Amino acid sequence: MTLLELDEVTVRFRTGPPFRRQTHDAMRNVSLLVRPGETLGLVGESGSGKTTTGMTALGLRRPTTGKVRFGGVPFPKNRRMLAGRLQAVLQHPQWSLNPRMRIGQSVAEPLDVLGGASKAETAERVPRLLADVGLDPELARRYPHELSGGQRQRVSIARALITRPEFIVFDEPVSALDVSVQAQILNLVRDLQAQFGFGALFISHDLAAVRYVAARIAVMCDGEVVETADTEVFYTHPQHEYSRRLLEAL
Ligand SMILES: Nc1ncnc2c1ncn2[C@@H]1O[C@H](COP(=O)(O)OP(=O)(O)OP(=O)(O)O)[C@@H](O)[C@H]1O
Repeated sequence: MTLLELDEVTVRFRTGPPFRRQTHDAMRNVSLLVRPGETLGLVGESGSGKTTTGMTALGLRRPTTGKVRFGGVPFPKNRRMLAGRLQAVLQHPQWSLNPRMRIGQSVAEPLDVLGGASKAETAERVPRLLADVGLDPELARRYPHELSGGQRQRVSIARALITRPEFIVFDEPVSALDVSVQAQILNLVRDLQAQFGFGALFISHDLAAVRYVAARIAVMCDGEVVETADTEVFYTHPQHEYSRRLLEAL
């Protein structure tokens, strides 16, 4: 059973001025799969294509060639049909939090956009979710700038969880945080996954972070996946020369 599958996906960008048009493959024949409830780690150096892969997995970028399937079926043309079932947590929480919205409103917003939940249901879900991500529900009345970086990232995780998604892309979710806070957020992601059962693609250049949260790891180099392995096998017996170099740098 697969939750999210990339099948031989290539994403080609055109760059440069019209008279000297060049193309660049941010992803080349990338095949990956994430099972329900599982975390796949995606590692690689800057520019290797990780973010493009995350966007493609969310249906925010269309493959130039290849297929993306969610729950075994190709992405629908109208992405709204999947609204709420896929979510993202990004490097900088401020990218997903509106500075003029109170925390409670920000957490509730994806549910409001989706429709279907009553006011009472939302009012009940928001404080419960804030508690689930380790925050005092009282913070619902505050604004993002009144919170620490780690608290803000917890809020973006609550916001991603409110629609009970089956799949979440975490794109460098701890890279902008203090080292002491990073471990707390990684722990939180693990606990929440056990509680909520979402599948995840966890993108990071930090191999120690990925090792902590991912059951399997895919290594990207220059737009291609050069190795996919179970986490422990990867860290003890990396197969590809590039993987060995990444691990040595760690
Ligand atoms: N919209 C775009 N137009 C043109 N080129 C792009 C675009 N987005 C990404 N690229 C190029 O595709 C390649 C992969 O970029 P991507 O952001 O996916 O890598 P990454 O591994 O996530 O890097 P980083 O960790 O620095 O974010 C890079 O060479 C980048 O310059």
